Amino acid sequence: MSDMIKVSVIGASGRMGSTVCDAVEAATGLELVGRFDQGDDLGDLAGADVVVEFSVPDASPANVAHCVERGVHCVVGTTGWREERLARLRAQIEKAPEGTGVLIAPNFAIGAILMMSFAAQAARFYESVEVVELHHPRKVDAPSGTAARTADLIGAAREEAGLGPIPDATEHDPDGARGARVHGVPVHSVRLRGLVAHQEVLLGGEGEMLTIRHDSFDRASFMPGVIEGVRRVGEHPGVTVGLEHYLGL
Ligand SMILES: NC(=O)C1=CN([C@@H]2O[C@H](COP(=O)(O)OP(=O)(O)OC[C@H]3O[C@@H](n4cnc5c(N)ncnc54)[C@H](O)[C@@H]3O)[C@@H](O)[C@H]2O)C=CC1
Ligand SMILES: O=C(O)C1=N[C@H](C(=O)O)C[C@H](O)C1
Repeated sequence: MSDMIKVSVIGASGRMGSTVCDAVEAATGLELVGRFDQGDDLGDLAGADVVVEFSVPDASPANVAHCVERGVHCVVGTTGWREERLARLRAQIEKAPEGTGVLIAPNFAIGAILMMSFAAQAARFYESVEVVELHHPRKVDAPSGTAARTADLIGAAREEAGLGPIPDATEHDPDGARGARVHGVPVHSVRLRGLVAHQEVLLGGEGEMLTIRHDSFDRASFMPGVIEGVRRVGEHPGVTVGLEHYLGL
């Protein structure tokens, strides 16, 4: 890479994409060279060194594959990257030019990253745990990528600690009031006008409850993490899931 990192944004007309374009333009050492959205020919990605991808879950894998095939590093915020998609991406990156890096980050806000880490740390000490995610009503996917990732981390920590299933006597739930189950953890999705992105992890034991909550009140909360991802992705070949791996957490 030259001194200036050339950056293109895919999903550039969206809520996150447009905020990222402004953040890249304001950042020292970064140059915004391309804005792409639905229907655009990605071509040579406007000569970018790094692409930031914030589109929709169904489009993201093809967009990222386009970057990887050309050896362009990719910082991905789009949701929907569960294990099957990650496995396909890992296979694609093996055939890509050497050194190509992809960062898949379910959440770029530092507080959300810490919330997930604290929840994983706490999980082994509590018999009960549930995740409640709350978002703006224009969000197209549920549960949120952050909630799914949190539940995966909690589920893995519970397994490692030898904890059994979460206690729950519910037998009759015709309307799905107990929420979705991700890695055995109940996850509840709220969509409410006025919200941006929020999550609570509720951990219960005999006579006590620990609540871990994070609130993004503005999309500005994601920008330092995205910019850090752009600056660091070239140092991390292969697929990395979670910005925490770049932050030494
Ligand atoms: N990792 C993180 O920290 C965050 C992740 N997100 C995720 O980012 C994604 C985008 O969120 P928003 O910006 O709120 O959505 P949005 O709906 O405002 O923007 C999505 C954009 O992608 C475009 N798009 C659709 N299909 C496309 C395609 N095939 N190629 C290129 N562009 C395409 C749309 O036209 C739109 O401009 C969602 O999956 C959301 O969950 C959102 C906020 C933070
Ligand atoms: O769509 C959003 O807004 C957000 N999406 C991500 C998710 O699904 O976890 C990150 C953040 O919660 C905002």
